Amino acid sequence: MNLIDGMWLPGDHLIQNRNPSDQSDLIGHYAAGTASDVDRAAQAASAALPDWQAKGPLARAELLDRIARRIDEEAAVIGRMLAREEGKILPEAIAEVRRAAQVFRFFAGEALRLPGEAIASVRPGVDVEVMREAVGVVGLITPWNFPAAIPAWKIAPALAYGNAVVLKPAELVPGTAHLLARIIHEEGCPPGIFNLVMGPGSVVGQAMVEHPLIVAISFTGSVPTGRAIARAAALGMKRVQLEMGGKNPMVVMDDADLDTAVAACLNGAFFSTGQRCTASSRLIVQSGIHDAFVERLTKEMLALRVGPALAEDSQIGPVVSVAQLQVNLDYVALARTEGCEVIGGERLNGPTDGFFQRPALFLNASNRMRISREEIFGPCAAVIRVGDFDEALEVANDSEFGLSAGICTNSLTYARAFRHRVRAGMVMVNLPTAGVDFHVPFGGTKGSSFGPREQGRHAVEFYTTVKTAYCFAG
Ligand SMILES: NC(=O)C1=CN([C@@H]2O[C@H](COP(=O)(O)OP(=O)(O)OC[C@H]3O[C@@H](n4cnc5c(N)ncnc54)[C@H](OP(=O)(O)O)[C@@H]3O)[C@@H](O)[C@H]2O)C=CC1
Ligand SMILES: O=C(O)CCC(=O)C(=O)O
Repeated sequence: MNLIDGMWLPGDHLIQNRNPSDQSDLIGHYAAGTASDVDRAAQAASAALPDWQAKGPLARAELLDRIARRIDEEAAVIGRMLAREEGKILPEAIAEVRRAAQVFRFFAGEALRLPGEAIASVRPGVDVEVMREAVGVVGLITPWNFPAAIPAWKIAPALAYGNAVVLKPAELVPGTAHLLARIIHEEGCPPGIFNLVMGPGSVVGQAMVEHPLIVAISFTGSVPTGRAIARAAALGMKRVQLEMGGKNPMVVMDDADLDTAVAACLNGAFFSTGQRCTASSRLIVQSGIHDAFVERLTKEMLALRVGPALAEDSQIGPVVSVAQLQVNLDYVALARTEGCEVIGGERLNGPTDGFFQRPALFLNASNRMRISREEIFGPCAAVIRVGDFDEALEVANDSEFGLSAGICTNSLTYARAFRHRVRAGMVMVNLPTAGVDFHVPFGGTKGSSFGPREQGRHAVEFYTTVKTAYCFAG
């Protein structure tokens, strides 16, 4: 059921939710809404805003705190749902749910720290104050790869700063969003302030982007959809925040600690089945360490246990859908056509009927190849050999994306130079490019992101608008 104006309502039709680890496991049927459901939600949100804003920040902080507590209490149940519908292995799924709780708790605090400034006026007897106010009704369109954390890091700041929300989760993962919505509703979010409208992006998402009462859209997903949303939002003069793809470089210098480099690349490239926009998909390796690095990484990659998300010994779950699996397999074939030596990458028959794929390394890749330029969004990484630091940096920066970038080195000189000169929104030294903290800004440069940063205190930029107040007391 969708949650609109505080009521659980059926949609236009039902969508089957199946487990990518085991297609015989039918998780449930979920409501698919229509443009009129979006309209109803937007109207309810708009009508509920004045009372919500009048309640003040403490009520909002307390609500977010209660939501955080409930998410923590129900982490095992929500994590299991997340693992079942998205395919993340259970420990990662539960960790993601706990991260969602941490995000709500962080923004409970931020609700009480809404910044403002008093500035001296140029006119005697006049006071000037710069205040921040909620934007209004915000539309949140979220992807399937982080079904708990990404909705949380959009919903929590939206509510903290006094906005009303219409959330549209990805069609592949309605179950986690439904559990989050139930908690938000049951913990006392006023009717209309939080609405869940599930259904296809082309219908529900499109209607949100076009709705005149929805004044801001925060989106995470693919580049083509992000660009289409930006165009439509510009027509409606809406505020927009887009988090899209990555082709994140991880540089391994000759002086790197081999254990650290292999661990960072294994995690960054293959954990969560590579389905992270921050995944290390280009491993840029200096010649001196190249062969030893490739040998160790290959050995450890091939030892990763791929299997059902709920199986205790699985380290890598399935690909999220048969369509994404086909995309990945097509890129594996392309890597061969482009001249790479391919290790792994084949479809695996698991113990259940799921979309399992062995992680893949594309050796002897060049940065000009399509496999090094296009986001794959699967457990595949290209290995590009370079001669020195300058070449590594040039290759790292030679991409239309700029989300996350990493370097493994023991040299302070290289680490510092990389931090300053790499063109990315997030830089990691001796750490995987994926797996970020929940309380600091998240986002990229170039084609990866558009609009203000998400997460941490910087979220205030998107979810509030500035009002300058002048006062002359006579
Ligand atoms: N940066 C990231 O974190 C992510 C990147 N991707 C990339 O995108 C590729 C495809 O994944 P996919 O799920 O199709 O990504 P999409 O960009 O299509 O989906 C992301 C969200 O946008 C919605 N959406 C789709 N079409 C529209 C539209 N016209 N207007 C408004 N909203 C819309 C989707 O709804 P619905 O699911 O109902 O279609 C979903 O909620 C992946 O292979 C990967 O490369 C995917 C997920 C996350
Ligand atoms: O790497 C992370 O922790 C977050 C990644 C992410 O947000 C994404 O893939 O969309």
